[in-house]
Amino acid sequence: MLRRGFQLVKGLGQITGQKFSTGRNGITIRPLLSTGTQWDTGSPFQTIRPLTMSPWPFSTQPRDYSLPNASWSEEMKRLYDHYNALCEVEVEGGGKRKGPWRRLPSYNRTIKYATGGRCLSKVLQAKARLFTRNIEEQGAGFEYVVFSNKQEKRCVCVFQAGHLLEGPPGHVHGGAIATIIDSVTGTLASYLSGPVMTANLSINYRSPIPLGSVVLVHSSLERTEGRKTFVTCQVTSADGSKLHTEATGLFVSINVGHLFGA
Ligand SMILES: CCCCCCCC(=O)SCCNC(=O)CCNC(=O)[C@H](O)C(C)(C)COP(=O)(O)OP(=O)(O)OC[C@H]1O[C@@H](n2cnc3c(N)ncnc32)[C@H](O)[C@@H]1OP(=O)(O)O
Repeated sequence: MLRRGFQLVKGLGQITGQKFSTGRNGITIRPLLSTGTQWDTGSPFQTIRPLTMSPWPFSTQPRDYSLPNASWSEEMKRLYDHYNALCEVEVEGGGKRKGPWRRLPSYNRTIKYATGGRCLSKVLQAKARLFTRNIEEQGAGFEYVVFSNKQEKRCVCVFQAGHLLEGPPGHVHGGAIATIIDSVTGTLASYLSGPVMTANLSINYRSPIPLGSVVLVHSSLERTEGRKTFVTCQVTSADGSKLHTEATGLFVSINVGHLFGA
């Protein structure tokens, strides 16, 4: 088993294509692409599928956290419905086709790990959870959903900040704002460029965000240069009238083996 675990890591380090492969035993892991994960190693705009794994001991379909829940305010639901409606457009003569926008699913792990296999679990840390998805109480932390527009190379996140994200009294902590910005810009960068890591994030806080309010986090591709993907970001009030935060991000493409010391 130990050997298998290391074989998997070696396989991860050698990724150049669409999936992780462990080689001999034929097990494959597809990295998830979502607002809680994002590493799809294929072309930027290919179809995003949930993790597929086979056979045992890998676990099954994970929960998608970007779907509405009881904690979402009316504003949050309204904005969700607005962007969700743009994911499909009516066609002449009835029926619908895919629109310019798509909702990105979001899970609580970057890679859904093996439930069996002590060594593999050690490598991928069984208890690890995505920072933005690790508060179980609905509405207490980061409630968000990201929609991407492939033609325009941008995305928008509808973000409702819960009471556990307090910084200044009644307002959102700057680190929580940085976190959602990193997540949204990172999601866009990886959507466009495959596996990346944040190399630089530069943030200007313009006006405080009230706790419990719903804001929009817009992110657009600025340019790419070799392995570098530059993105911009603005956090605005839901109606767009108030600018809360501005940021720029630099993401550098990596071989996933980078994370495993390969
Ligand atoms: C939903 C979830 C979404 C979450 C998204 C969250 C993403 C994250 O938070 S990632 C975690 C935070 N980031 C990290 O821990 C990254 C730590 N840093 C690293 O691992 C490495 O420095 C890494 C990968 C960024 C770059 O290292 P490496 O692959 O060796 O590239 P390196 O050769 O140094 O640089 C490549 C290019 O980027 C440039 N570059 C690298 N870092 C910077 C920087 N900080 N500022 C400006 N330029 C930089 C280099 O100058 C070089 O440019 P050029 O190609 O023109 O010469």
